[in-house]
Amino acid sequence: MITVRGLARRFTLRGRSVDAVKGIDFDVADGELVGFLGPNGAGKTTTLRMLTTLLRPTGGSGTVAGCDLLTDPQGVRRRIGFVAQGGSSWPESKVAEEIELQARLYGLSRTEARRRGAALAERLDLAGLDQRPAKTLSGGQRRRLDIALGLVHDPALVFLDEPTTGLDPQSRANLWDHVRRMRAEQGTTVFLTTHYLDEADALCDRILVTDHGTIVAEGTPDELKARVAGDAITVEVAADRSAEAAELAGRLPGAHEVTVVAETVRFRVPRGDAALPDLLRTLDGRGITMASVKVSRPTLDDVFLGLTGRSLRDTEPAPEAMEAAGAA
Ligand SMILES: Nc1ncnc2c1ncn2[C@@H]1O[C@H](COP(=O)(O)OP(=O)(O)OP(=O)(O)O)[C@@H](O)[C@H]1O
Repeated sequence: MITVRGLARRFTLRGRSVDAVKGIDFDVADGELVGFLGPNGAGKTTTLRMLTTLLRPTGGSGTVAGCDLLTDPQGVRRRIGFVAQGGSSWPESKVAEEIELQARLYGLSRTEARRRGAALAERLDLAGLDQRPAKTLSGGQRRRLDIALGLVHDPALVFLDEPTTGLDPQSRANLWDHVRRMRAEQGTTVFLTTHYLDEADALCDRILVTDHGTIVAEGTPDELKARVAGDAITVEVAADRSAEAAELAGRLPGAHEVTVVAETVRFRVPRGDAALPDLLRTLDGRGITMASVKVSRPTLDDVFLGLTGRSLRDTEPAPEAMEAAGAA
C-alpha cells in the first residue's frame, strides 16, 4: 500500500538548510496498522505531508495506494484519507453539514453523502450532535469529527497525524477502538504518527521509530521490546546506603546498567522474578532496609532510550493538560 525509497525533504530558510527527512525507506502492506513513532521534531509530520502529497519531496520516490507520489499526486489524493494535527473542520459549520460537504467534495451523491455521514456519526459517537456547530464541540468530539471527515469517502488507506494528542484517556481509548474496528471491518490500512508509547504499543501491528529524520528501528512492539536486555529493577534504600546497595546489586548474576541517583538504585537483569529473592537476601544480610522495590518489563520507552539516548516520555505532553487547553 505504501512503498518509499530514499524519501527526503530539505527546508531552506534564509540561507540555512534543515534536513527534516533524510532519505528514508519503508513499506506498508495492505491492511497493516503502522505507527510512526518519534519525539518532537523527528520528521513525522514532514513525512506524512509528503506521503499525502501536501509537500513535494526534495529526494527519493514512492508509491502510495498504487499511485506514484511524484507523477500522480491527484491519484494519491483520491484514494487516501488524511486527518491532520490541527483538524480540518470549519468552526461555524454544523457537524452533519460538514461531513456531507466533505463527502460531496469526493463526488458522492447527496443521498449517499447523507447515508455515509449518518453511519460515520453513529460509529464515531457523534450521533445527536449533527446540528451542533463544530466550534461548540469538546476536544474529543472535534477530534472524532476530524476523523469522520478523513473517512467519509471510505479510503483504503488512512493517515492519522497524532490522532489522540489533546484527548483525555477515555476519548483516546474510544478512538483506538474506532481505528481497530475500521481495520477489522473494512480492512483499511492505517498509518499513524504518535509520540504516545502506549498508543503505539496497544494499537500498531508494526512500529517505525524515527529520530532526526531517519528510521532508527522497526518491528512489532514485541520485537522492539525484545531488543532491550532484560527487566529493570528499581530499589529505594536510605541515601547513605545506596552506593553499597548498587555494588551488591551489580554482583547478582547477569546484572548490568547499574545506576544510582540519591536513594534510588536501578539495574537490569535477564529475569526480574528470578533475581528478586537473591537481591532481598543480599541486602537484608547487610542490614540495608528497602523502602520500595519495583520490577518492570521492558517498555518501548526503554527501546527508544537505548536507540537514541533520549526518553520519549520527556517529549510527551500530559493528555489532561492538553484536553483542558483544547476544550477552552
Ligand atoms: N516549513 C518548514 N521550514 C523549515 N523547517 C521546517 C519546516 N517544517 C518542519 N521543519 C523542521 O523539520 C524538522 C522536522 O519537523 P516535523 O514537524 O516533521 O517533526 P515532527 O516529528 O512531526 O514533530 P512534532 O511531533 O512536533 O509534530 C524540525 O526540525 C522542524 O523545525
